[in-house]
Amino acid sequence: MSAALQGSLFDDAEEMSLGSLKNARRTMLGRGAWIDVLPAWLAGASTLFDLLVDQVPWRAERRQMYDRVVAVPRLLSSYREGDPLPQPILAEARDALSAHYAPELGEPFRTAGLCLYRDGADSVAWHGDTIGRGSTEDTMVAILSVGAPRVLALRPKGGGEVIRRALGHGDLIVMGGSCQRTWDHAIPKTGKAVGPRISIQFRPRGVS
Ligand SMILES: O=C(O)CCC(=O)C(=O)O
Ligand SMILES: [Fe+2]
Repeated sequence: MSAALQGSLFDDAEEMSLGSLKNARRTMLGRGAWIDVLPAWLAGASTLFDLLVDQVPWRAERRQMYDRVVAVPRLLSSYREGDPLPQPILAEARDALSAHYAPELGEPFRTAGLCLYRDGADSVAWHGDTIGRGSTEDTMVAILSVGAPRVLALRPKGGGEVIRRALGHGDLIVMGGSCQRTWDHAIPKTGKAVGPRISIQFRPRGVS
């Protein structure tokens, strides 16, 4: 891209900045689980969305389902501990979350998982992030969303009332306490015409 064109693109781009995490509102879910929600934590979310769509090495995954191999219905990119994040504002976000939640979490957020939901047919099924320590210990998973709003649904493991939060355009949700082992979460498919959404999940070491 020419420097002139790049310059003009960034002149139009809304500047990115993070608000105060003190404004996050906690909801107790029961069974020792909670969520904190902070709408529009990131200003300039569409700028971040545009940069990430272009710059992140998105990968399509396939997985075995019964006797077939099927495409995972979203694109992914993972950043391990120490990997440089694709945009400096994401390191800022991770560090602000680490500082704010340190008294409760007792350790920093270290990894980042990025998901791109291209349209309403992309989704993630009901699950808890229980591959690591989340299956046995209280922990936190913090998710920053940019792009079109999509519903994050939560329900107690084994069934119960479903809680829904629409997340997009710079919104933050933090799932904490026992949430990963006592509740499941999902991004359900939708038949509505929705644009793409990117979610950025920050997790502590050993949680996935
Ligand atoms: O896209 C989201 O906000 C949720 C993603 C998620 O639950 C996961 O990747 O474990
Ligand atoms: Fe998850």
